[in-house]
Amino acid sequence: MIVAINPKREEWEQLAERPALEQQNLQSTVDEVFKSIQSDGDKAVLEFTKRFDNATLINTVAGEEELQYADQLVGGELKEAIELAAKNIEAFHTAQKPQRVEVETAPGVTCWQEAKAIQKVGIYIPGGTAPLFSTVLMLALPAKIAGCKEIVLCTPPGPDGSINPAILFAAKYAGVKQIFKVGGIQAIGAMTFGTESIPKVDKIFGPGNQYVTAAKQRAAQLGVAIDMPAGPSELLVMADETAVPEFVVSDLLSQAEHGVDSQVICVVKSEEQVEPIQKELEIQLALLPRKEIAEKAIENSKIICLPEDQDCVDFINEYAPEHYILCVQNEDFYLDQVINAGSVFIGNYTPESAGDYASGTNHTLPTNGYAKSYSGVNLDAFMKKITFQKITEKGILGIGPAIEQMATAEQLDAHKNAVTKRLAYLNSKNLKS
Ligand SMILES: NC(=O)c1ccc[n+]([C@@H]2O[C@H](COP(=O)([O-])OP(=O)(O)OC[C@H]3O[C@@H](n4cnc5c(N)ncnc54)[C@H](O)[C@@H]3O)[C@@H](O)[C@H]2O)c1
Ligand SMILES: N[C@H](CO)Cc1c[nH]c[nH+]1
Ligand SMILES: [Zn+2]
Repeated sequence: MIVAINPKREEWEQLAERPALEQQNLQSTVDEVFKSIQSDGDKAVLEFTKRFDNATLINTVAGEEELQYADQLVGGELKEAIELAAKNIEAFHTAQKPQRVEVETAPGVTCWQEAKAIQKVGIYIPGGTAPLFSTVLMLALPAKIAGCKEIVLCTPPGPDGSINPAILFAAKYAGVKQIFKVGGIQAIGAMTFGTESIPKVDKIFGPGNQYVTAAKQRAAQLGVAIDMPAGPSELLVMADETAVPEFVVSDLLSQAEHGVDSQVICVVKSEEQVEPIQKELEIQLALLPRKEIAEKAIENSKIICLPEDQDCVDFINEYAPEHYILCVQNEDFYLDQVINAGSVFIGNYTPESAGDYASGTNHTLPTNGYAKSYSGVNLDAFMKKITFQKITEKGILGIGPAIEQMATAEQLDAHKNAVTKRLAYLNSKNLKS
């Protein structure tokens, strides 16, 4: 890990940089895949599945037989764990159901707002280096609670053409009916344009590597909504002397093991904290099965020592971490000033992986600094809000003259006429009676 002791503010921007793939290659690959899928549909999807996932498929549909087989392969304890996690995720997301808002803004003018589910949603479940079946729960359960009619799930197949059974089990548990063995850019392209077998959707959700994230951003340019750029996982731990180095390091490694392009940052208050963390890192890293991946991610990672609390807070808001673990004595000082973060975990006993799996919050979160402007996935993301209004005779007599004035000032006579004609009709009717 790079160590920066009391860096100057001018150095912060560089310290907050994330590792990135070379953009030109990334964009040209997205271009190529999208173009082919738009013109050749399933045929192109199968070709790219061969090229990028090394899987030769006849079609991408995961059928009922595979779902049943998966059910037998998943052990009882894992099923129970999935059910526990699902209950907590359901509880937290159900509580987010929006209320209808209704206001009589002026006498006879009633306005209200109702939330309606987005009808067709696509959920991307990462599966390149680890089968993230927890993501199925994080996306399909809120989609169901919101009332989305169609849920299309895409996830990459292994070289033998199969999907991890836990992904299939979680999908069945969450009530997903359309499951496709397609990953990466080709999955996002297929849900953007639609193919003979994979439906086009209104909005695409889900995290993924830099290929998936770049493809989602292209989909957004083509008119399909996306949840947010949720790319390589990252974590910032703010630790003072009260934080247990063993726990801190276990959290850092939990996100470092996601991918070589993940990044973890540890902000400490004193130089004395650095060595115990480095030592503990060596010990824990050596024991990890995904050591090679985590080691690469650790090369992109940093320990930053900032003795002043206000500097720590300002740096963290500048970095805008996807996950932010706060383990300090003066926790309220830090909490009051959280502005940019995807999800915050507080205290020695709140590991980040609780949010990844089972506490109930959503783990699909903005990365790469996008926490400055995007929320993580929540129930709202699966809905859109429609406004309604009903104006009575009294209502239009009341606000009509203001509308006429404003329309005249904007030089839009047809707008004015739509009011003037009604006011004239009502005034003559009222004169007669
Ligand atoms: N931000 C979040 O909320 C969040 C949540 C979970 C996971 N993640 C991140 O998701 C990512 C999962 O990545 P993953 O790779 O394991 O799975 P993935 O499913 O995102 O990507 C795998 C796909 O990438 C494509 N691909 C790989 N190399 C390619 C290349 N050279 N050219 C074109 N396409 C290529 C393949 O089609 C493959 O199917 C990790 O980076 C993890 O950190 C983020
Ligand atoms: N930490 C990931 C979000 O960045 C989510 C995840 C799924 N499984 C394990 N972790
Ligand atoms: Zn994780």
